Amino acid sequence: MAIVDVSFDAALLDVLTGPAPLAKSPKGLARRDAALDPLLLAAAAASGPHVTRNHYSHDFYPGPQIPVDSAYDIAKASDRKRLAYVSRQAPRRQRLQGSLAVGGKENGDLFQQAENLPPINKRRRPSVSVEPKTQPKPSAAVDTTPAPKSSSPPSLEVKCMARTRIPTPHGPAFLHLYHNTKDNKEHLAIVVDPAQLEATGITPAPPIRSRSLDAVWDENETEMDRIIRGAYVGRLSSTSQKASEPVPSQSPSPIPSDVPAPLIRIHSECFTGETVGSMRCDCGEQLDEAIRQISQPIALSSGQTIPGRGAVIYLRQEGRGIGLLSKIRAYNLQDLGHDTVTANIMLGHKADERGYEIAGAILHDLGLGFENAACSEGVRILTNNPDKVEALKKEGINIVDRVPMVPRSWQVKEKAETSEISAGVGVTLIGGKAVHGEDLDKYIRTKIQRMGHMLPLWLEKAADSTVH
Ligand SMILES: Nc1nc2c(ncn2[C@@H]2O[C@H](COP(=O)(O)OP(=O)(O)OP(=O)(O)O)[C@@H](O)[C@H]2O)c(=O)[nH]1
Repeated sequence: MAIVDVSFDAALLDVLTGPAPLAKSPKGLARRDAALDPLLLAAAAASGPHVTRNHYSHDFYPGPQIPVDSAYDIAKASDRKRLAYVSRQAPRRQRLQGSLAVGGKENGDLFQQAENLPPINKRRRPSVSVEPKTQPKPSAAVDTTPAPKSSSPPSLEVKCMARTRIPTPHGPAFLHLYHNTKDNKEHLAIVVDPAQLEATGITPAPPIRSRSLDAVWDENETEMDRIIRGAYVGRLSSTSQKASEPVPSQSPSPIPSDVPAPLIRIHSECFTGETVGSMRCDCGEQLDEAIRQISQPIALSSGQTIPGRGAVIYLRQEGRGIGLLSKIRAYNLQDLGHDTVTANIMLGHKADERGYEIAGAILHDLGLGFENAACSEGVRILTNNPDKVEALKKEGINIVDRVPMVPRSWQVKEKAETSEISAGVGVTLIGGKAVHGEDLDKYIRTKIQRMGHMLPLWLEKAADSTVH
């Protein structure tokens, strides 16, 4: 006799008869952003455990909780624990990488087969409310079995997959694209080291190079393969095509004492500030300003001037790690009168959810900030954020100095050159000028007053000259 799992059926019924998503498209069709598609569920349930050629490992598992910020949750329909349809397979991209890599060498060493289930580390987020909420009790029919835990994550490794020259308004840079074993995001490093473009060494400082990019990935790799992925030296052209050699990990070259430590910035992605040119925050300006400052030529005490050198590590941690969707909602809460910290908390997030392990690993790969790496220098870091400095120290980065990021509008105000402040098109974007606005001032003020950013508050400084 077949054994019927009543709790499973009840949960499935709940899902199938749950409220429809709130929002409708202009054509009147229901949005398809609910995490469960009733048709898919019904079909899958009818056919029993899934065994198909391409999806042999898919089945129902108690998956991660559907995020509270889905349309489904906004309806406040239910407290019950729902089942999510979760694949036990690694993403297709990773499976393809595994089978395409020659002898598994290209990616196999760094990218083990992913744990099949996404980590169950999301706590249930409260709905937006200023009032404290009581925790809902699970109903009797709810499946409270914890989702299978993935085994402990592999130690973090990064690999630079490709590098290319990017001309910027501040001078040339090299864009490095990284993969890593911690998340599925493509983090970036914008390395400023124009001396590398010259055929002959014009600087006593060692070049900033990625160890994983310059490494030999496969003995069958041709020189052209290496060049195309960016493992070349000098400036690439139709007549200059020289593949790089692997960077020796030992015997760092001595660096003259008058060469300052490279300037770095750890920058978090901000679609609104960097792409749309939003004046709600200073992110676009900060990215531009960082590349500008790092690119400034350096005058040595010997009288020699060398090109600027350093890097911006660009982390895909949109909205201080809460993601663009939540950040957009946070902006609406800010329009309702809350500041950026309170808005995050009202949405069930922390003020800042970022991590810096990947940044540490990328800096290590570039030989920046590690005593025993080939380039055994410390780094100077461009930031006002004390948490960022501490987090990087914990990752083993040798920070020898902190350089503050003073908003351009404040620098200009200080010089009383208000005519330089502009609210024109594109001012917050790369190559832009100083920009000023009410939202922007409020944002920067909150970072200083509520997040401890190490910057004298310009507006107070004007009123009270004793503030430093
Ligand atoms: N949650 C949230 N994130 C925001 C908001 N405005 C900008 N961000 C994000 O904040 C991140 C940048 O962090 P900031 O706090 O501005 O600065 P920081 O990087 O911590 O500090 P600095 O190194 O001094 O610039 C980017 O990921 C932005 O997308 C906001 O109102 N709410």
